[in-house]
Amino acid sequence: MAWDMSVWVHSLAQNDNQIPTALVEALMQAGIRSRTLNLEAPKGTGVLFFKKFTPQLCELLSKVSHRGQEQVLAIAVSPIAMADSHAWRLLRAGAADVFCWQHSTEPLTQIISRLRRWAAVDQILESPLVQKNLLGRSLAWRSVLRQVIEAAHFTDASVLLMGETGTGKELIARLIHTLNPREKKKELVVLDCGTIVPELAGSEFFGHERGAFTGAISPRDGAFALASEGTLFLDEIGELPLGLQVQLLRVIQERTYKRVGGSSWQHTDFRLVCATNKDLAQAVEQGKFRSDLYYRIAAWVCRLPPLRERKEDILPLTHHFLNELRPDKAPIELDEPVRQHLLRRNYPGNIRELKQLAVLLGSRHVGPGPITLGALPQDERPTEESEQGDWYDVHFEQAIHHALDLGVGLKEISRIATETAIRVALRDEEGNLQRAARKLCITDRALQLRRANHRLTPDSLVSGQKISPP
Ligand SMILES: Nc1ncnc2c1ncn2[C@@H]1O[C@H](COP(=O)(O)OP(=O)(O)OP(=O)(O)O)[C@@H](O)[C@H]1O
Repeated sequence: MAWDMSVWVHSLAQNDNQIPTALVEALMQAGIRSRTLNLEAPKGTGVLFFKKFTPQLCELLSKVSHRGQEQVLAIAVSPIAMADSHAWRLLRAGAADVFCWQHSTEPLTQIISRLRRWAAVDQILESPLVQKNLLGRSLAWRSVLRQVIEAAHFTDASVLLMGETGTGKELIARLIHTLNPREKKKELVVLDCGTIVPELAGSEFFGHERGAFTGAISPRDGAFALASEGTLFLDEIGELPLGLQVQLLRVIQERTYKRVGGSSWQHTDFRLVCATNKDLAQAVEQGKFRSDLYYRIAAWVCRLPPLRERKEDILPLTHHFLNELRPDKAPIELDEPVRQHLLRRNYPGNIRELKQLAVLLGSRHVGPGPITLGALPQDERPTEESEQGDWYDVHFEQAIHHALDLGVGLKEISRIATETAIRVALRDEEGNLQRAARKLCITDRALQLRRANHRLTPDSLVSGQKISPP
């Protein structure tokens, strides 16, 4: 593979360098460069050897893997087997994989195969196909792209894309089709389950024979036939009525179907990609979505992050959309207040909404110089009251609602909001107290005191916190 691969190797077992040295040699023989880990600014894929599980190991893993967004292999070199619970904690802290050196028959080959697969995925990730169409350098986005690439290119499994509206599910479905290595691949067929007219659903999926119903003047292929040897993308799968879910399940299992009005079995063979902005697992619990179908379509589940979880992509995406409008002209810049506004505002419609706003800004902007606040439409401009709270969004309100329903009082809500803000700031600043304090607009000392009181660490999970009613 013409891919310059480099990984860091770090060992916490300082007095015992035999195994890391053996790995470095094996990597060299495999054509993989190794380097030492830069603890101040860790970056890229790596292998971390450790002797014993400790909470500090979790903190280190969280840091060097950027909370699981860089690929880090954690390998125990102790003769004592690692407890399952510890292995799970290491995975939760960000390890991409965990195993014991002693328990593996061929540890070096095992490590090198993993690193090779990860490098092959990263090679596709950095290719123009991905970089030109699916913009975003944030770790959250890159991590989801890696999952998608692995599922698309190295398996033929059905993929379920979950994500809010406008997060790029259709774009990803197209990428999965393009990356599918099937030979003689045919079309990508898109069917929006949310807009299918119930009376025509059978024909849309299965096709029909001539005279099958009034208006069926000639035979017609349905989605299953058109997608054969290609990809079937079922958008808004959560909207599929229960009756159609049964029929779809049959086709997915048997790969055969009959046209409406037909009597012979037709064979089909497609790769299935489904998308939804609903919580399908919850729909299964509520009996609104068949569990057998869910497990068939969700062999790989990829959750696309909303824009609020990848804020660092907002400005690059805006520039991309602005410049897409005028490819032959000099790039348009954004004035600082406009940049700040774009970073602070909410995007319930995610990237689609950002794209529309960028197009509007581009079309309202005249003359040379950067885009200034005047280009923002009237309803974008914050009022005096809203200015303080323009970070506020519907999820925050829902969480408060939930707490109040549970009988949690204002004091407890305020305490948790404060602790959450501190944890998030510490996590975002990778445990750097000064930077986190600056972000929180408090002194370093005040942050130290609060941290000591609440024993807060950057990787104690914010979302895992339970609110206890009084
Ligand atoms: N990473 C990205 N880079 C560039 N453009 C993007 C990216 N993600 C999404 N877009 C653009 O945002 C818009 C919405 O994307 P898409 O239709 O794929 O979202 P979706 O999740 O399928 O939305 P919905 O659930 O509403 O159907 C499209 O114009 C798409 O080109």
